[in-house]
Amino acid sequence: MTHKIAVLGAGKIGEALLGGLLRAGRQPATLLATVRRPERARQLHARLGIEVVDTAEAAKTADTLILAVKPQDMGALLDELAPHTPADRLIISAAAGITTASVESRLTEGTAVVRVMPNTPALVDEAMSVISAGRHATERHLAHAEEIFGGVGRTMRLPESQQDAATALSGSGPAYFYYLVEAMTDAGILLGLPRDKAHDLIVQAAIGASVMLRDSGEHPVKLREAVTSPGGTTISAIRELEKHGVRAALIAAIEAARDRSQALAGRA
Ligand SMILES: NC(=O)C1=CN([C@@H]2O[C@H](COP(=O)(O)OP(=O)(O)OC[C@H]3O[C@@H](n4cnc5c(N)ncnc54)[C@H](OP(=O)(O)O)[C@@H]3O)[C@@H](O)[C@H]2O)C=CC1
Ligand SMILES: O=C(O)[C@@H]1CCC=N1
Repeated sequence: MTHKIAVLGAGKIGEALLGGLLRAGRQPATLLATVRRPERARQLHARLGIEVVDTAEAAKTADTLILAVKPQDMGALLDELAPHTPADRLIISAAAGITTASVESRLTEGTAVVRVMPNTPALVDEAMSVISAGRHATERHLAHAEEIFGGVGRTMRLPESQQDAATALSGSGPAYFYYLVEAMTDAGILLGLPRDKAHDLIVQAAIGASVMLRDSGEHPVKLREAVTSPGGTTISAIRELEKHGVRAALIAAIEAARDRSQALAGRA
């Protein structure tokens, strides 16, 4: 029988993952979703053509259960799930901050739990999903999680002790780039460019810089030096970034995201 995957709490990240699994060639009949609101169930079914069921049905039918509710909703979901979940299910939690130990403690002893932190570029198959094993997860479980999340981008294994840091860098990471693009587009407007042109210029600069970062094998400092002509325009901008503490602000911001990941799970 084909392996079935259920996404429990198919909101933004859950839908991104389901869409990627379908693009990767999975049949809709091998996927299930659960949601809270009937209107969201209808929307998901219309968009993806997959069956939307209740928690008990998902636990009974699917071999792999991906928990994609907010950390604040995880306790209630595990309460619903626990009585219906056989011990042979693979549980994958994608919630920020929630530890495998806390999920394990709510399910039958011995249940395999894997923690994964994806990001929204899953929508365009450019996600990074950071994967950590719980106490009972074996190599086979990790490989299965890699196969699922590998369908929407890259995967990286890290010890669970580094998941909160990975969440701050990679789970939230796309938002920082969108924020920078917004701010730089505003700068273009200040300089008199139409918004759409400013947006295009910055987005293409971001794409070009990203591809060079990924493919050139050069350190970012080297790449920046190549843009920064002596006595030129770039160094004037860099001086302002340094003056305004942008590097320190980014470090503090990402540290705050790490702390929030821990706090969401009651660990701070
Ligand atoms: N967004 C992102 O970039 C990323 C998010 N994550 C993690 O993914 C999780 C979800 O985030 P996100 O997708 O942004 O949030 P959303 O609010 O978009 O999705 C959560 C979904 O869970 C549903 N839900 C809540 N409780 C239940 C339940 N008991 N049974 C079934 N469905 C339920 C909600 O329903 P309703 O809409 O009716 O409230 C909602 O559709 C979080 O834990 C987050 O940390 C991880 C990586 C990246
Ligand atoms: O903001 C959040 O809490 C989630 C987790 C990582 C990205 N979004």
